[in-house]
Amino acid sequence: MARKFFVGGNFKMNGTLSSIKEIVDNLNKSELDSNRDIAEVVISPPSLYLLPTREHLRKEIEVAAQNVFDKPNGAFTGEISVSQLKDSNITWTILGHSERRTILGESDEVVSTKTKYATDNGLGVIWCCGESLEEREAGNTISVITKQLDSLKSKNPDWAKIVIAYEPIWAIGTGKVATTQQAQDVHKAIRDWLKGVSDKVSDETRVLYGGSVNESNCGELSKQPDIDGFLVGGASLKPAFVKIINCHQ
Ligand SMILES: O=C[C@H](O)COP(=O)(O)O
Repeated sequence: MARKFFVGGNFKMNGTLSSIKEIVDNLNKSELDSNRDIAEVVISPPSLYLLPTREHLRKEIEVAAQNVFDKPNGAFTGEISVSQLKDSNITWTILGHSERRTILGESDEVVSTKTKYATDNGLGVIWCCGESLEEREAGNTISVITKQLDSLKSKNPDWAKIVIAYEPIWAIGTGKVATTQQAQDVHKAIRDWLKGVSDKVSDETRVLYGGSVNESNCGELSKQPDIDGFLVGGASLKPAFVKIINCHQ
């Protein structure tokens, strides 16, 4: 089946009120189109800017948090709840990004628990996985990703609310994009793993590629049968993000 192309922009801890307003203004006036179909687009500014982004951004583009907690409102200093996001019309969150796994120490268990809570409570999740350079060089890419996926499956989340982002850690922010074949091979392995959940989940779940995607490399990557879009970091802060949104054939 045809899966709708999906492009996420992860601003990470970048931007100011004025620079994010510029990005929003640029997206608002851009023609989001392609030969095939308009992509589903979600941008993810830092939490401080979620609400002004949602208020000023065109309605066809959704807004994502970069993290969410797995408890209802309460005494959890520094966290944001699913209901607070939904109350502000923030309909997505990123979870399991490698920067949160490695720098903030989030384990597979923490990421899976948050994903279960978010999806059960109606939030879409861009769920990230990926291997380090050492893991790739040791030939462990698929086993690392399988372990991350197995942890998620064990929580029985709502797969209809999940988009998977495969992001090799060695390709993030480094300018070293995975080759189209390297990316496609892992995406195919993820698609095959998803068959173990169900054929429907395997057919319908979008699997994005992330890691140094830009307007020059996105076209080739988007032609791969198991690449259903991108999670873009640095390039999502630039006007050329629109070219990535429109790149699929
Ligand atoms: O979430 C986005 C990824 O970490 C990719 O970042 P990048 O496009 O700057 O390499």
